[in-house]
Amino acid sequence: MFPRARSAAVPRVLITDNLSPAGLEKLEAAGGIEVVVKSGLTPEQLREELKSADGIIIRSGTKLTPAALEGQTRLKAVARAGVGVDNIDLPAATKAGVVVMNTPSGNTVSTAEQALALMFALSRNTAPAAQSMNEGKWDRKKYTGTQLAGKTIGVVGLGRIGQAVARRCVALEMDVIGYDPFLSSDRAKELGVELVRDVDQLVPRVDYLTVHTPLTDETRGLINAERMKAMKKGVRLINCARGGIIDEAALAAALRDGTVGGAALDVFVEEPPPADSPLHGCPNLLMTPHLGASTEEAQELVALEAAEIMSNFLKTGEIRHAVNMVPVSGSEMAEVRPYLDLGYRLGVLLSQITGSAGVNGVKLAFRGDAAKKKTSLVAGAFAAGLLADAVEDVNLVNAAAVARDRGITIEETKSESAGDFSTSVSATLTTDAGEHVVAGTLFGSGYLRLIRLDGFHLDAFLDGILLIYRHRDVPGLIGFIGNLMGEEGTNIADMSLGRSQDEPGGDSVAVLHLDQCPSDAAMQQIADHPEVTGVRVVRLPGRGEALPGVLAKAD
Ligand SMILES: NC(=O)C1=CN([C@@H]2O[C@H](COP(=O)(O)OP(=O)(O)OC[C@H]3O[C@@H](n4cnc5c(N)ncnc54)[C@H](O)[C@@H]3O)[C@@H](O)[C@H]2O)C=CC1
Ligand SMILES: O=C(O)CCC(=O)C(=O)O
Repeated sequence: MFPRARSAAVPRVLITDNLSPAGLEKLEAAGGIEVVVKSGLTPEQLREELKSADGIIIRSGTKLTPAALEGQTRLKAVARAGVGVDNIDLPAATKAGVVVMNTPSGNTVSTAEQALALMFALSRNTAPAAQSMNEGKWDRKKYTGTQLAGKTIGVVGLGRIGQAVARRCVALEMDVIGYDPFLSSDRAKELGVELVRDVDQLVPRVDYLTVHTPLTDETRGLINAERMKAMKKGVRLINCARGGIIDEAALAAALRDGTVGGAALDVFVEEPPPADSPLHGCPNLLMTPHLGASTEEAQELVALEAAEIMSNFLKTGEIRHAVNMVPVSGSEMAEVRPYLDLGYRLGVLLSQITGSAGVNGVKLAFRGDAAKKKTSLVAGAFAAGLLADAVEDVNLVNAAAVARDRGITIEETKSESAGDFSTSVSATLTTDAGEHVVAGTLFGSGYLRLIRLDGFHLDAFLDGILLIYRHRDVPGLIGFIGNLMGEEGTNIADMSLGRSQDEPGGDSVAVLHLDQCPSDAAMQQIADHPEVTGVRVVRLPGRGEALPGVLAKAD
């Protein structure tokens, strides 16, 4: 019933890139985690290693492709020691139910400094001058440079690194023009940056242009041949973000014909650039092998943070800096966990009472304390429960996406005012055959109860084996069922009844909590009883059984 088997007692974390020793020490110090370091794996070896890993920590050297991630049932989390997650196929990770987290700020300053170092080197011809001296020359005239103060730089992408670059350029007495669709004009003013509304407004005005955006469909080829032609002749370009934001072929041509006076690239479409890359042998081109984050300080910071987010995830369920699901702190996770359990069980219950009728959508209503929690997580848990029997390996990370792919809509409403209970979650499922409603509550810190089943209010357990039958509320039926269960040795642990009108003779429902599953013959006898209008057995996780999959609490 549970969608993902719980892993062995000691979680295993695989490290496949060069991680600062500080990160490894932190993981070891966390205790209770097996750390396995393996580098230089082939794609096939990586796939194999992932089969026995609960988590993986990577830098940019490891490619987590759909082929690597597909069908991984033990893997729960990826921690990227760095910012860019373009080496991870996020849809494939989500589909595989794997949460992906990064360490967004540890390498900001180092990468900004690398962009500045390259800008200085370009303007003073540092690399070719050093090379010529190595060749025994003393060529002062040839390497005359240009001063930065008073020049105009365009910064495309003003997130963490772009802003760090902009601030430093202002300090260098440069005029800074920026473009970022998500930067407020107030923030730009604070930074001393003139904000423009699109890249084309910036391009003709700048002496230097540096890009600091992620690589997306929108930013791929953002600085292309046409935009290079629109720039001042001799402009200098810098890319310390991702290869391809500045079109490599167009740049090679523009460097050769002098449209672009110099360029510095730390990142490439293919790393390392292949032998036939148009970049090889280009004049005035300074290339570094993706060194932006390669400082002792940055590597220590990102390794420490990656180790911390991985060990916290494995030990407390904290989800920090997740890029494919909502983040949740360890304390929030502790608070929301009983609700995840409740949501999951309501989902399982609904899927089993609706049978195979086509599901269209669900409305989740959170009331009282439940409305104050991260309800999107509870919605994910509900979807995981709803789909658990139908979809292999569905969990909190992928359930909402799996539901969406199947055209199942999940709507949420919240009301912090309590109804009859101080906290409740109700789910109304619409199927081709009609509508079903279930609701649950929490007593104390995690005692789950079913309080509504369609039109009936009751108070039943939400675990183990439930025998649910609809009937007319007439005398003798409880005795009949009790005898039947007794005859075949099935123990009734608890029983709850609900009536649609609070008077005898009407429609009723009974939920019996059983210690064993009734036989087919007994089920048939109940179904054949003239006062019974429907009967079903539902199997829920046992009481106190931890939530499955990615958020299972470590022992
Ligand atoms: N060379 C290296 O070693 C390193 C490279 N990086 C790269 O630098 C990039 C930026 O990193 P952060 O500043 O930390 O990320 P960030 O997420 O803080 O900033 C990215 C900014 O780009 C903006 N943006 C997105 N699309 C845009 C578009 N079409 N036009 C203009 N702006 C756009 C966003 O609004 C955001 O403000 C990362 O995506 C990563 O790939 C990061 C660290 C090290
Ligand atoms: O050194 C690395 O791991 C690459 C850093 C990087 O590109 C990033 O954090 O996005």
